[in-house]
Amino acid sequence: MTAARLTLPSPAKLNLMLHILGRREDGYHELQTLFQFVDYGDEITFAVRDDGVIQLHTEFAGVPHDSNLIVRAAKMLQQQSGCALGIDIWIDKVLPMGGGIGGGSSNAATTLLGLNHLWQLGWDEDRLAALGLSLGADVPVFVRGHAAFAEGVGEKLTPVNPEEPWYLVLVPQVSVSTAEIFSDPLLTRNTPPIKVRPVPEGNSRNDCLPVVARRYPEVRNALDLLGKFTEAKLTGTGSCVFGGFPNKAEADKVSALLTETLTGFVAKGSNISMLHRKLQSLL
Ligand SMILES: C[C@](O)(CO)[C@H](O)COP(=O)(O)OP(=O)(O)OC[C@H]1O[C@@H](n2ccc(N)nc2=O)[C@H](O)[C@@H]1O
Ligand SMILES: Nc1ncnc2c1ncn2[C@@H]1O[C@H](COP(=O)(O)OP(=O)(O)OP(=O)(O)O)[C@@H](O)[C@H]1O
Repeated sequence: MTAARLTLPSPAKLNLMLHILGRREDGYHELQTLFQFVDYGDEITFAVRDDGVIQLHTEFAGVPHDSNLIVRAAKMLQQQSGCALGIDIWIDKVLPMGGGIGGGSSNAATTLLGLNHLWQLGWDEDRLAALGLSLGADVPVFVRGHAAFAEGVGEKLTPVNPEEPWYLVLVPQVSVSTAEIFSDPLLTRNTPPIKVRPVPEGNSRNDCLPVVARRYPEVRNALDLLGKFTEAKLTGTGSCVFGGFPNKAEADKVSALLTETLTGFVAKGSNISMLHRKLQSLL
């Protein structure tokens, strides 16, 4: 057969707020968080092969081939669907790892949706999201592709439509371990639940921020610097720090001032992910 080939975006997410409500028996934490995408991310290219082999051709420092979420997602989908086809994969990786912007989860979701398309499996979103959840708590929101208020460990999603400002995202050169932050004894774990709709106004706190800022001076520095211009927030468990601006010009202006000493990028907030916009255009 002729090899079908497809390049798809794998965008980042931001947690516009993140409350920790409690800890479950299994050690995982009950959260309430608001996910929004940004128009910035990796690009993954897929080429179908007919021998059933799954091969990621791009090397990741510190991540063995078979542990990569892209490979794990592809193998799981192949196994569960009984598909006899394989895939060659290349990624243009721009998203930092351990930055709290969901790079690995997004890559897994792009892989699931891309292969569902190329292998012509006809799986619906519910099924792909359920498979995605077994790879990571943040995978389902990337599979759905709509900004969402998330509860549980992040899997109970209610679509929402917050404003879509331009963001400046600062990337401190440090990788934060999610497990380490969630096991810190000083973490706030008793925030009362809030109601979802329409958008959780005035609740933009991230309960992980005090713990991350105390442990990582690089993150504290980014929060302090960005905080001179706009409300500076932490996404997920960090390390990335972000702030919203009414237009690109203002975000660019602050970026020019801060990126002399810090790494960062400017991107538009988006309630429909770039991945879904691209997939729509293919139909
Ligand atoms: C905090 C968020 O960034 C919000 O978007 C995500 O929920 C984190 O998701 P993730 O990076 O996919 O995290 P996972 O790989 O699932 O979990 C890493 C570790 O963080 C802790 N963890 C994670 C999520 C959660 N709701 N409670 C937890 O206690 C657990 O110790 C877990 O072993
Ligand atoms: N395709 C992948 N891209 C990035 N990281 C991957 C990938 N596959 C496996 N990983 C592993 O997952 C870890 C977390 O990466 P990821 O980019 O998802 O972090 P994150 O942005 O902090 O995510 P989150 O917001 O979900 O906490 C990495 O340190 C790496 O070891």
